Amino acid sequence: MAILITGGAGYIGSHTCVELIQAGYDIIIVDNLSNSNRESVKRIELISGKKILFYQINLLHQTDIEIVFLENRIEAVIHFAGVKAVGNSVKEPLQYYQNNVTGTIILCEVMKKFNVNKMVFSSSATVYGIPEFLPIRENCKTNPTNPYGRTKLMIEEMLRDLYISNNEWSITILRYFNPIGAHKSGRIGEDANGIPNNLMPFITKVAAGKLQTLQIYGDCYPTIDGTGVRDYIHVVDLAKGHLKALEKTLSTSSVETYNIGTGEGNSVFELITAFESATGVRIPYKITNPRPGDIAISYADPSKAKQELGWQAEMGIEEMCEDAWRWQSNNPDGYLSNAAELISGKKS
Ligand SMILES: NC(=O)c1ccc[n+]([C@@H]2O[C@H](COP(=O)([O-])OP(=O)(O)OC[C@H]3O[C@@H](n4cnc5c(N)ncnc54)[C@H](O)[C@@H]3O)[C@@H](O)[C@H]2O)c1
Ligand SMILES: O=c1ccn([C@@H]2O[C@H](COP(=O)(O)OP(=O)(O)O[C@H]3O[C@H](CO)[C@@H](O)[C@H](O)[C@H]3O)[C@@H](O)[C@H]2O)c(=O)[nH]1
Repeated sequence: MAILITGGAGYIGSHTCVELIQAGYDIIIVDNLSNSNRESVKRIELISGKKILFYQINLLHQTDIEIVFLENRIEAVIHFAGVKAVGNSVKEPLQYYQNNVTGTIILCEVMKKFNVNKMVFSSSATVYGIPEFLPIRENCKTNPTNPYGRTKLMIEEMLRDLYISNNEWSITILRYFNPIGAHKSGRIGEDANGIPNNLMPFITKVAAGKLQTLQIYGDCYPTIDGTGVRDYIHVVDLAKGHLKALEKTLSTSSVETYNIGTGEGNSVFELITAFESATGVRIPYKITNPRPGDIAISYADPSKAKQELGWQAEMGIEEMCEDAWRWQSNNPDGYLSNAAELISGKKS
């Protein structure tokens, strides 16, 4: 029996695949490579020493998804596939609803048809919008402020309804805070297309000299130093959270929601300082206007995941910075960098 990973070629999916293989699971990846590269699957194989069954398929194509279920014995699905750029979701809402919501409906239809009823779903802290209280607990009011966040909330509600309709489903919804960092090998990491929207990939590109100056979006928030505060979590800690969530999903029938964060908030300045001290590279920056739609502070109360999943984050922001920088330095052009050399083992 295998675990199907949708979006497994992407940033969080690829790190989770490595952890799953190392824990002894057989995995199958489905990804349409709309925001990833086939090379990332080769790198997962390189790190884990295992050949991976990979299908380049769009979740929106139901008959193609059915073939995957026909050809394999699937025990559970970890569902990462989706589009995720907040700003773009405001410009192209239909693409977001179509890809994320319709894609998930199709996936669930196929799972139902093949009697597979166990799923771990990638949700986001963005479902909370402006937090009702801090640290954010799972019972905090949800009020997403952009179409991307609304797609995540709609999917969460759909999954809860699915469980109500048939209690044999087992669904674990993980609300990620801000994943950064990369695998220690420096072989997989976040491969942002073009100019990154998110803070850490922007910092690493500035450090690498590919972008000149980091723009800090506002320094007048009611925070420790005026810049935005987020709960940054190492992507490998996040990946390990999926292992724990999967164990629970396989052994129970329920629908549960968990925050996956460290419980610590760090400002933009604190992240820059941590990066500079971990890497010795200086990050030139300038303060600009706040980014529309940004909130001042977001950090998790992750105690429910600790109590019920037996999971907690272990790595701090300096380690996250070190690992993000190793990935960027080894792969200046992401997955397009020196692929052949890395695969032949000439470089690590
Ligand atoms: N990175 C974050 O900050 C963050 C935070 C909270 C939640 N999430 C969620 O976690 C999941 C994974 O995020 P990520 O950062 O790894 O993103 P990513 O873009 O790196 O990975 C998503 C993968 O899904 C694939 N995909 C998209 N639409 C598809 C479709 N219709 N059919 C098949 N494959 C498709 C993409 O090609 C990509 O490889 C997403 O659902 C995202 O919304 C991410
Ligand atoms: O170039 C930049 C980019 C970001 N920031 C600031 O850095 C912080 C973090 O921003 P970012 O990395 O873009 O993360 P978020 O805006 O918190 O959003 C991310 O984290 C959410 C919660 O997990 C996800 O839902 C979103 O998809 C994901 O983009 C915020 O205060 C931003 O204002 C800057 O100052 N300059």
